[in-house]
This record gives sequence, C-alpha cells and structure tokens, in this order.
Amino acid sequence: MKAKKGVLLINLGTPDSPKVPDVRRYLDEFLMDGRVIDIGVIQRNLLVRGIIVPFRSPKTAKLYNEIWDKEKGSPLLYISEEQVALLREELSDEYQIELAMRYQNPSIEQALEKLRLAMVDSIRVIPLFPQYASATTGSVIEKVMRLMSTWPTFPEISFVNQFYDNELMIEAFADNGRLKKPETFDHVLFSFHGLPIRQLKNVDNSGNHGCDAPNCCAQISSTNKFCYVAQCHATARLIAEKLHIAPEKYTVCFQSRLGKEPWVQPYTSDALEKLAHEGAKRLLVFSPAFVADCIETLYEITVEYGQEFKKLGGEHVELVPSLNTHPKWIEALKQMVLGEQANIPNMQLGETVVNK
Ligand SMILES: C=CC1=C(C)c2cc3[nH]c(cc4nc(cc5[nH]c(cc1n2)c(C)c5CCC(=O)O)C(CCC(=O)O)=C4C)c(C)c3C=C
Ligand SMILES: [Fe+2]
Ligand SMILES: [Fe+2]
Repeated sequence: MKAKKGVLLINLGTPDSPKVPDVRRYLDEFLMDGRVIDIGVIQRNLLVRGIIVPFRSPKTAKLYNEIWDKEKGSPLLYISEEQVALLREELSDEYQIELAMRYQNPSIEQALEKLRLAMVDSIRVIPLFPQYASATTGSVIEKVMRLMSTWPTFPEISFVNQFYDNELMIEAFADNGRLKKPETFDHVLFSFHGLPIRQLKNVDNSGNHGCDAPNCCAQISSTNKFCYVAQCHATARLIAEKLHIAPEKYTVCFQSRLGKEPWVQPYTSDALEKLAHEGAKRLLVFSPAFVADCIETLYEITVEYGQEFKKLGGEHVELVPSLNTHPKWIEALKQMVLGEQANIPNMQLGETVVNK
C-alpha cells in the first residue's frame, strides 16, 4: 500500500458541552496555556484558577447554551468537521486528513497518534488562524512540536504559520460580504479578536514593538510582518478593496478583551459608541480572525454588540457569516495542503513583502 501524506487541521477548541463543568475544564486548559495568559506560572495559577475560571465558567456556559445546536453541538466544532469532510472530497486517498482542537476535543494527541499509526510520510499542520499570534498559531505549533518530540522517527513536518492575505480566503470573505450589500449600511466594521498589547512586544527582534507608534502597523513591512495587528489591517484592507469599500467607510477594531490590562485598540465597543454618536444606524460587521462561526461571532457580535448598539441609538448590527463551508475557502485549504498558497502579486504592502 502506498504511504500516505498526513494533514492536521487545528482550530482553537470549545467545551465538550455547554454544561458548567465542561466549560470549566475548557477554560482551565485554555487559560492555563502560558502563551495565552503569558505571566509567571504561580501568578497564572492564582489568576486563572482562583478568579477567572470560577467566576467566568457559569457565565460562559450560559452563552454557549445560547449558540449550541441541539443536534450538532458547538458551531466551532461541527463547522470545522464539515470543512474537513469537504476537504477530504477535494483530495485523493493519498492524504489522511485529521481535525484537532488546541484545547479539549478532538485532541491533538489523538490526531497525531492516528497519523503516527498510519506511518504517514509527511505531516502538514494547518492552524486555522489567518493572522499569526503567539496565543493561537504559536501555541498550536509549540504543542505539536512538544507532542512529537519523543517520536523515534519523524516524517517530514511542515507548518502553515499564517494566511492573512490568501487570495481565495479574501475572495470568500468578500463573497459573503457582497451578499449583504455593504453599500446599504452606514459603516462597515472589521472586528478581529483582540490581544493584550504586551503580546505584540516580541513580534520583531527588538522586543519592544508594541504597535504604539501612530500608524505603526497600517502596512506590512519587513519588521512587522509577524505582527497580528499589521496582519489584521492587511486582511481588512484586502477585503475592503475587493468590495470597493472606501477607507473612511470602514473601521478595524478588536473585540473579546479579557482582564484589565490594555489590549489592542480600538475596542469594538468603543467603535460602536463613536459610530452611534456620529448618527450611524446600520452596521455591517466582518470578523475575519475566524474561519468558522463561533461564540465570538454568533453571540458577542450578533447578540451583545447588537443590543449595545441599539442602546446607543443605533438600529441594527448585521454579521457577515464566516468562511464556514464556502467553496473558495475549501479550495484555499486544498492549496495550503498542497503547499501552493495563493498570494496576491500586486499587493500595496509597505517596503517588503516576504512572509511566505
Ligand atoms: C482568532 C484568534 C484568537 C485569538 C488571537 C484569541 C486570543 C485570546 N482569547 C482569549 C480568551 C478567550 N477566547 C475565547 C473564545 C475564543 N477565542 C477564539 C480565537 C482567538 N482567541 C475562538 C475561535 C473562540 C471561540 C471558541 C468557541 O467555542 O466558539 C474564550 C471563551 C469564551 C469566553 O469565555 O468568552 C476566552 C476566555 C485570550 C485571553 C486571548 C489572548 C491572550
Ligand atoms: Fe479567544
Ligand atoms: Fe504591530
């Protein structure tokens, strides 16, 4: 029998059920990751296990209850499974494609064990985060390397570390946005998952990047090419260009802040407030840090921000669905498996564009 090529798609993770003990276990594993809460282990234990997890779990469980599908379960997981099923249809039997979650199930351990037992010739790991962050892609890569470090023999291993400018992915987001008729909205938000500013310090070799200079990361350059914020701006710019949304008609902002320290700004809540004060009534929101709809899009944007905006005098917040099972996204995944990332040849990007 011909040896297979292994493919491992990894998304963030979700609880096994919306019940409090399962949510507690998920949040504990997630927030005890030193790349997510990047403080000393003793402090992290006190903060996460003493404060965040006990107080947050019951609240987060209620939110998961709201978005949980009775038959299919957590959207993040069942959509990821649908993506894998479609990708399998696109690739020959030569490929063994597995899905894993960085936290909880299906675990990376189980998926790697399947690939090891199949004695695959190679493993291509694709963390499902378009923009690189140490807390997400970095954590996935570290975990895979740690788990594989004891294997007696290694297949060829490769990682996709970022795909924020993948042409097919941008087109898929633009297609989903176009269906919502962006021109009928007062303003468009590109709301990305936030990050503590401190986590951006090490994106270059200086150790003090921090994204604090004005327009620091408005363009990709040779020094900020691994900066999450710079990559978020680039993704938003590319989608906006595809849809002919003028720069003054859209705002890049960051959601889901946790804790008191400063996270990347502007916060989505502040952007909503500003736009409501300026008289905006209808907002269209893209959330291109995610490749599948999840609690952050289905609850935080649709429900929470929708209610917040109405209280501020606005009328409606409309979410652009995530990539989910869009055929161009499945094609983008296929290209990433084959190692043929679709780059945009004539992007307007700063001095240098060499991150692929
Ligand atoms: C897209 C990339 C993501 C980044 C960057 C990220 C950073 C980050 N997240 C937290 C804390 C939480 N995130 C939560 C949910 C969640 N986060 C992502 C992705 C990124 N996180 C996804 C896809 C999801 C949804 C999972 C799902 O099941 O639908 C949660 C749990 C929900 C809640 O309690 O609010 C927390 C907590 C931190 C601290 C962080 C960076 C340091
Ligand atoms: Fe998160
Ligand atoms: Fe930056």
